[in-house]
Amino acid sequence: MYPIMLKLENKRVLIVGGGEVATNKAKMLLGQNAQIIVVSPTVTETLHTYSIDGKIQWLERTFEANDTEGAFLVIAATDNPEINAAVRKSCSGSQLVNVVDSPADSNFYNMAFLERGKLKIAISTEGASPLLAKQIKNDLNEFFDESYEEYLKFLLTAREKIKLLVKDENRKFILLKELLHEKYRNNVLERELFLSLID
Ligand SMILES: C[C@@]1(CC(=O)O)C2=NC(=C\c3[nH]c(c(CCC(=O)O)c3CC(=O)O)Cc3[nH]c(c(CC(=O)O)c3CCC(=O)O)/C=C3\N/C(=C\2)[C@@H](CCC(=O)O)[C@]3(C)CC(=O)O)/[C@H]1CCC(=O)O
Ligand SMILES: NC(=O)c1ccc[n+]([C@@H]2O[C@H](COP(=O)([O-])OP(=O)(O)OC[C@H]3O[C@@H](n4cnc5c(N)ncnc54)[C@H](O)[C@@H]3O)[C@@H](O)[C@H]2O)c1
Repeated sequence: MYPIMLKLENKRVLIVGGGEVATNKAKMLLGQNAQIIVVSPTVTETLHTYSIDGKIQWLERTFEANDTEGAFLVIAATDNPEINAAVRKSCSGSQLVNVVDSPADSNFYNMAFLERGKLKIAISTEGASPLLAKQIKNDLNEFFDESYEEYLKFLLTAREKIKLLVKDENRKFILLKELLHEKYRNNVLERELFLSLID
């Protein structure tokens, strides 16, 4: 399987089912500025709160076959394998579909991931052990501390400046590599000095 990053902004994301698994999937999708729609006769307290806060749209009813129309990404997350299969069947071949009780019917898997601003680290075991993926995420969580968020902002600014101002390819590469030195992650003054010296 091939890992990619998806831009979900303004895309319609449909979650069918409103239980624990649907809630976990919705949590992972919040913050992507997607239009999240949950179709389910019942939802957890968390999903209910999300819907009151406008973070998701809750359609309080059972699944209907045309619900998947226009959805960029679909998650079939009911506790009923037949309904989940019906959700899968109603999708066209070009929609992204995840069936929570049937990896074989899914054309993508969700990954455990951690975020430090623009740094994303996603882990997959391709269904061999979701718990191992979770454990590795928790281990990495400690290694990649909060400092990475600001560091990545600096890296982006510095790289943009280098691309714009440094014409010599060799020097460009040396500067981009220099940015990986630990002092730039830990020390704001070093960052400012670096930026001021690019010309
Ligand atoms: C990473 C994560 C993201 C997320 O939730 O989106 C995720 N599962 C997580 C947790 C988790 N899932 C399960 C347990 C209980 C322990 C266990 O069963 O092992 C726990 C542990 C817990 O909840 O703590 C049960 C389970 N999971 C799947 C099935 C169906 C099956 O195997 O047939 C069943 C059995 C249902 C049953 O038997 O009833 C299937 C999938 N789960 C995946 C992703 C995909 C493969 C990921 C990979 O291998 O890397 C895949 C293939 C498809 C998908 O769902 O996208 C998230 C960790 C989030 C985090 O903390 O970061
Ligand atoms: N992929 C994963 O990560 C993962 C992890 C754990 C469990 N699972 C599987 O996920 C499934 C769901 O687990 P859960 O704990 O969320 O179940 P749950 O019982 O908490 O929730 C089921 C939800 O589905 C809704 N539902 C039922 N029929 C529906 C219909 N016709 N239309 C719309 N919604 C409907 C219910 O109202 C309820 O909100 C189980 O089959 C379980 O085996 C998957």
